[in-house]
Amino acid sequence: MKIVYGGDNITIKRSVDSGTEEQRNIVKEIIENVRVNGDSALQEYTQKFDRTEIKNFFVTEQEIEEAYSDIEQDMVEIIKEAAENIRSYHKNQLKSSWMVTKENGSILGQKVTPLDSVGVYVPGGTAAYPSSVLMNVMPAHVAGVKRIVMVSPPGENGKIPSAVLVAAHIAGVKEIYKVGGAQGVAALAYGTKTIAPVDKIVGPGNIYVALAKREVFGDVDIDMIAGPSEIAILADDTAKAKEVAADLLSQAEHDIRASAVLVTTSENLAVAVAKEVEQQLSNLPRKEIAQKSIEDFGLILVKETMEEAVETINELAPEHLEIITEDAFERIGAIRHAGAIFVGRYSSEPVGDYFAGTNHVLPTNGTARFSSPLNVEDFQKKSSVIYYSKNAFFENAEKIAAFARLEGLEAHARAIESRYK
Ligand SMILES: NC(=O)c1ccc[n+]([C@@H]2O[C@H](COP(=O)([O-])OP(=O)(O)OC[C@H]3O[C@@H](n4cnc5c(N)ncnc54)[C@H](O)[C@@H]3O)[C@@H](O)[C@H]2O)c1
Ligand SMILES: N[C@H](CO)Cc1c[nH]c[nH+]1
Ligand SMILES: [Zn+2]
Repeated sequence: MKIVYGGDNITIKRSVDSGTEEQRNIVKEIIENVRVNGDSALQEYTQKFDRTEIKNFFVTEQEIEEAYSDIEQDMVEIIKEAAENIRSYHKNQLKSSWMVTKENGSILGQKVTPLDSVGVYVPGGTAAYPSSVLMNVMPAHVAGVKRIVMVSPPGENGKIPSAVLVAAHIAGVKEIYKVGGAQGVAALAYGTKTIAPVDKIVGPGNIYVALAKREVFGDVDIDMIAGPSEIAILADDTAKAKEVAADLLSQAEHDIRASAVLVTTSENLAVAVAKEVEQQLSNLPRKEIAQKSIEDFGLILVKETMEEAVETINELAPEHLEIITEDAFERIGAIRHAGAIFVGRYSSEPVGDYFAGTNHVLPTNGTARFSSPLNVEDFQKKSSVIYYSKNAFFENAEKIAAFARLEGLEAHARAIESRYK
């Protein structure tokens, strides 16, 4: 792993998820074909990309039962416990409607309404992500969304992986379809004979999924375009090299474009972590992916002071930040940009990926500068409520009419004046 000393204004090589022109064209063609030909287009693409023939996309109860028989009971219990942790954490985010009565009798408020329907994309091309099912579905439930639809690509055996189906059942999803990629996103956005359209599409996926979400945005809402995973670790010489290296690799194994960065004030730690990463890489099952990610997007930055190190973290605005320093809690205040902040030695990143209850769908590619983890508010919308009493109206009518005329909008002014002129 490359060690850089000082490294002022270092920028991490990241590619923006806008795909190639060819990929963008393919996605546009897929969406158009699904809009025109519905289910038969879904069948065509599932045959082509997932190499399986699907006659009925809907996942039946019998398929769910079969999935349970594939999964150890202990694992079912672990998934249930994780789901409960996620529910319990997200309940704290629930916003309710409010109204305020002013002295002049006007009442102003905000009505919070859950979205009617949400589509959850669960990736399935190269790995199964039951944890992502929970992370996307549980906040939607907490928000009160009535119709939650899940889509995920089938494997060559024509099935969605059992662990994903079990997680979906535990999370209470009633509508699951065996379709993925851009065609799955198009079906959710525009509907087919089998799949009724939804209002919002959430969930991570590969470049085809990301481009399709970008393409349908506006006709439906989307959560975000999640890029490859990122981890940054802020550490001093109290951190253990073996643990820091293991945590860096935990995200590197996701994707060849995942990034893993250590920012430290300790030269000894930097050298030891570089060695550890090499050693630990040698026997990782997903070695090829992790190695490429470390080679292209891995970095160890040695800084003179902790303040400089913190500033570098803020420039990176990482998806995940671990703080492993003597005074970890005291450092939180200076962190302005990070999707999730893991504090102290025992808050290893996978604690959040699977179990703590916080959401693992987080802003990537520096977007933590302006956006937040997936949360309950992503599944709610707000309407303003305005009641003007007679008193309030007459107190302000002339001011409102004058403001309207300032904008040259005579009809607005007259609407107000029609009450008294
Ligand atoms: N940020 C998060 O929280 C999070 C969580 C889990 C996974 N992920 C990421 O999601 C991604 C999942 O990607 P994946 O590929 O494994 O699964 P995926 O389900 O996103 O994509 C598979 C689908 O892509 C489509 N596809 C494949 N090749 C195509 C081509 N040449 N043309 C058109 N369509 C094509 C197919 O329809 C296929 O079903 C990974 O990058 C992973 O790191 C992110
Ligand atoms: N770390 C990923 C988000 O960047 C989420 C995930 C799913 N499974 C394991 N990890
Ligand atoms: Zn992860």
